[in-house]
Amino acid sequence: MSSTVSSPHSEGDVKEILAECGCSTLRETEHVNVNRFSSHGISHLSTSFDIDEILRSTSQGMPGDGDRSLDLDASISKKSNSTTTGTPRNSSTLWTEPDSDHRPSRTGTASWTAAVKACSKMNSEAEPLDPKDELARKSVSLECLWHAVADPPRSFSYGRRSCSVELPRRSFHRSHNVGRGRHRRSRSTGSGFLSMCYAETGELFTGLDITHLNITPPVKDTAESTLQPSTTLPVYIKFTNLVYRVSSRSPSSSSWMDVRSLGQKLRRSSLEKIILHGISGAVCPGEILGILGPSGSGKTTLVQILAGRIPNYEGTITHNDIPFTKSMNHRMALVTQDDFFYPRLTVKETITCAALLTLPRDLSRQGKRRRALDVLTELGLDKCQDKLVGSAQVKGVSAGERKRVSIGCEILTDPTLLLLDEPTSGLDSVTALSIVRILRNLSHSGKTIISTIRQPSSVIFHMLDKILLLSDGHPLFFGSRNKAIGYFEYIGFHPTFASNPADFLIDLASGITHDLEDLQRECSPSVLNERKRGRTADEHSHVEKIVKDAYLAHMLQETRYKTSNRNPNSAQRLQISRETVERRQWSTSWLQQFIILAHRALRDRRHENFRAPRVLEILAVTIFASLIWWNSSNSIENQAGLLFFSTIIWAYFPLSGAIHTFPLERDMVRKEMASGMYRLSAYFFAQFVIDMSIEFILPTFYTILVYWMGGLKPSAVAFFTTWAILLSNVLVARGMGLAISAVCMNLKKASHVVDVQAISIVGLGGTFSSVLAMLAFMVGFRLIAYAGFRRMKL
Ligand SMILES: Nc1ncnc2c1ncn2[C@@H]1O[C@H](COP(=O)(O)OP(=O)(O)OP(=O)(O)O)[C@@H](O)[C@H]1O
Repeated sequence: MSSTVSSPHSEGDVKEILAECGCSTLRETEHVNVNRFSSHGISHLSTSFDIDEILRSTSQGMPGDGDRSLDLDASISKKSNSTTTGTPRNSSTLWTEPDSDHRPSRTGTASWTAAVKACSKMNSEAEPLDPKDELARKSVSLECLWHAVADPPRSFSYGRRSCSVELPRRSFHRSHNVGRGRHRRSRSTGSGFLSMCYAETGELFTGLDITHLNITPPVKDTAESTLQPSTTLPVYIKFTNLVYRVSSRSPSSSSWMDVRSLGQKLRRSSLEKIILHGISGAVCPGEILGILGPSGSGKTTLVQILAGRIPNYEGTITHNDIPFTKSMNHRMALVTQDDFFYPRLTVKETITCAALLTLPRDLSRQGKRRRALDVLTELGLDKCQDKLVGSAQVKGVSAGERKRVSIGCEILTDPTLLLLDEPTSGLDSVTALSIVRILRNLSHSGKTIISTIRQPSSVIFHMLDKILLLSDGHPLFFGSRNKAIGYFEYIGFHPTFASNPADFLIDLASGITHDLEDLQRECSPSVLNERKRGRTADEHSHVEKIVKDAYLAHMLQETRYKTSNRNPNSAQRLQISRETVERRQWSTSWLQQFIILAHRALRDRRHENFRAPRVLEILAVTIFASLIWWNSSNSIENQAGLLFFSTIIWAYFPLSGAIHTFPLERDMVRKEMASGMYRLSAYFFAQFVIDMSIEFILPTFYTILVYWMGGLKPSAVAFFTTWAILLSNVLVARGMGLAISAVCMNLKKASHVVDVQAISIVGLGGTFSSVLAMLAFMVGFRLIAYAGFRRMKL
């Protein structure tokens, strides 16, 4: 049966439609085995489609006579014949997916799958699936379509939207998550055209001629929407030719013994180091890209660049073919390698706090809390929600659970692009698998996921859709996971025994081949001689060179083709990129941030300040001071000694506490601010207010006991004056501690400075000028601390 669909007139039309659909680039060039599903049964077309040819024939077949229909089957057959009988373009330079018999093929061209047919305009006049649902139909971005074609329709939901695909003579019902942990049903109905089908038996048909893919907004119900629709737009990310250079300063090579070069000794030369050498790739919604490579290959750097955390790179990154925009920041999230949390907050408190800070301001507090609970459930954290998050020092949840908390904090806003830096590092294989399963589920809901994975097990490897293999900052392979081994076999590296494919790839990236014989024809005689004595560094570098050269020879052109798009000029790119990094939108007002942060700090500090050892320590000092200066009312010297002792003690405790706590919080603050959770000023002010409240309790207790037991002047005015002075002293000392630690930002350095013990410069004369001096110190030190924080690189 021949299928006829509405078709564009020309290449320009196609591009326009694609642009309307949110994807202006014909990006996929993969070969697919197309199962044609017709009334006569299933026929099989194993072929490649060349998008340029299709576009050409499309425009030639539509000479502007008003006939907007195109017999796609005929077109496909034509392409099929031409592929099998003719000589493909660029056949010698491009590597394509192995044929159906899994042998590497050189006969393919850059090809485009049936998804191109989907670029024929979405039929927005189609009958609603179920009028009772009153579902507003919308045209869909090609991302969704492509996802649908490339990946069987395990789920078509984006946030709280549900999607449905029209299917011919078949329907499937599949429940899927539509956010907030609830399930709806996606319905599909028959139509005249072949689309796709995922039979419940697991039978998979990747079809042609997608005619409709409808995204429906959530049915309005009493439950409030937790997310803005815009945050759930699918993201197709492309990165092209990314180069990242750093200038490292190294000592001049001039000799220290050379007196004439004394001036040069101090001069340092600036060297440039290239961390990434032209990395390209693309990831569609619903896909997981695994970035693999040995340690130091540039995985983290690449993820940081893609997450917009490193601005000074060369190359292009686009989202849905548009360079970064400010709004894109809200659609992506980065889960960093290390987890930074307040260790004494519970899992639930941590995620709730993140929800309150990151979810949009038009969502009620209750709605945000509910979203936090949904995420807890989604990630299977509900069982441990009341356990402390913990750290190396504080016992808390397991490492796998903590990693899930990290992921949970980032997916609260339902970002459609999720980047993760080694989410499975340090986890056992079962826990690592559970994390990747979570990612898999997230990708099924339409998210685009990019993750570095250091040592994936073979199960995890097979859960990845695409692979980007790096070696020393160079790309070695980019493409579908199931093509990777075939590609390396094609260039001459075969795994000679059954091994984890990821190990094979990472070994290759490290220059270690599993098959020495394959190298023999490539190696120089000297290397072969060396090999007789064992593996050599030369051999490793030789393997690396072969695979790097092979990428340039066989993959670069195809990767470029996949990622080519209409890029804006570089100046515009740079401007947009800067805007992305520098301008932020806050989900909550300054006051809300302040309240949430103060609340969080209070919860954490109450544990810190009132933990048993600290309370016992202060109790001991209090008793000690009371006994030594017991009833010292008769001696001025004793009274002065008591006051001096109290001042020193209540300078030391807060100062040392601040010095040790701030550097530990630094990384957490840096990460949260980079995610745009709050302003530094809100954080700082919250800390100040909590200091004012929580830091007063123990000194007050001390003053009450020591003042009266020491027999100091028995008047209320004198008592309250002493108390006020002591509290000011606490604030000044804590401010000084914050300033020192914020400026030094290093626990060791900060502790070294405290040995100087400059606290005694603060005079407590009791005069007005002294009070002013105290206030000046109090504010001044905190300003220094604030400035110290501000200079942090986010
Ligand atoms: N700002 C920088 N200045 C100098 N060198 C850098 C900088 N950033 C990264 N590098 C270097 O670039 C290389 C790649 O670092 P990166 O952290 O991206 O590797 P990786 O593959 O993530 O390693 P790992 O798996 O061990 O985390 C390393 O050699 C690192 O030292």
